[in-house]
Amino acid sequence: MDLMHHSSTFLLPTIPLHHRPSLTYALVVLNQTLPRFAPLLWKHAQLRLCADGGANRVFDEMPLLFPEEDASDVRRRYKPDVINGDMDSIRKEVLDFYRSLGTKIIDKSHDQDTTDLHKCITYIWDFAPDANKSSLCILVAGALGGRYDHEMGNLNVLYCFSSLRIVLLSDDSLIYLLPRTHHHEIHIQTSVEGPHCGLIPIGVPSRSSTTTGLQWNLNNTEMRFGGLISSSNIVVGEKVTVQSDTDLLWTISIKKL
Ligand SMILES: Nc1ncnc2c1ncn2[C@@H]1O[C@H](COP(=O)(O)OP(=O)(O)OP(=O)(O)O)[C@@H](O)[C@H]1O
Ligand SMILES: Cc1ncc(C[n+]2csc(CCO)c2C)c(N)n1
Repeated sequence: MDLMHHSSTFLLPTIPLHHRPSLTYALVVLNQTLPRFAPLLWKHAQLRLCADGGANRVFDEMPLLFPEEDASDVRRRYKPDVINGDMDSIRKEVLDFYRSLGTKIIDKSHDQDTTDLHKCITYIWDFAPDANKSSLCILVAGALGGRYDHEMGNLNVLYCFSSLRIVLLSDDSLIYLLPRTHHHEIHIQTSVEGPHCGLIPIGVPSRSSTTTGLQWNLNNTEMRFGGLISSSNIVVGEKVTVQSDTDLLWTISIKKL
């Protein structure tokens, strides 16, 4: 089985030149308080989208992260490439402002069956050239905490696009899917993440999961809701390996400054 490498280098000020794998990032901003490292994610991303009301957050909160600068200068610097969603949360002044700067506006108000995040991921998937899809990584800011139905909808997107690298982020933690189709090697960026972590068998039980690099490793162990799930685990080194018969969610804490 092929090995998949993971590393949260997008949380570092500069991405090491020869790190593996070398990825192209897209950023999706959701309608929740911007994480304090939003400007860093913005810098690393080649494509920046706002999901509907996420545009209000960029408009209102980016200037607060640069209190010494003029708000309209900050807003012009952090101009989304695309705003996509059902447009029931974005304020008119925000829509007009970004439209006048040339942001592409995609009104999907006819679709009330998929979330605004789902619409954004579909857009990125459809527009990424096939050759780039395997090196694409979508960072989602503001995906955790807040309303629980939204949070579950955000997790569901990981399963809807399980062949795509998608990282859900909040100020406190990040989550991504480890597909069962691969063995996984997770390189821990100890300056910015850890040590608290979890491996969660959402969806279906795992009959057998095996890990290295954790304080409480799994050894051909069964995990399921109603039985054991690996919450409150701790990474002990700079490398964690995971193999499982089912898709698992990997989550790790993000360090405060
Ligand atoms: N409280 C929250 N917690 C987690 N994610 C959120 C939250 N609020 C919004 N989001 C995410 O941001 C996206 C855009 O939010 P927005 O408020 O525009 O959605 P919405 O479709 O108007 O939501 P709803 O009508 O259900 O309140 C959502 O699709 C969701 O992914
Ligand atoms: C079974 C079912 N439950 C909820 C919704 C509602 N819904 C899901 S996504 C979405 C768009 C939010 O921007 C809305 C309104 C539905 N359509 N079908």
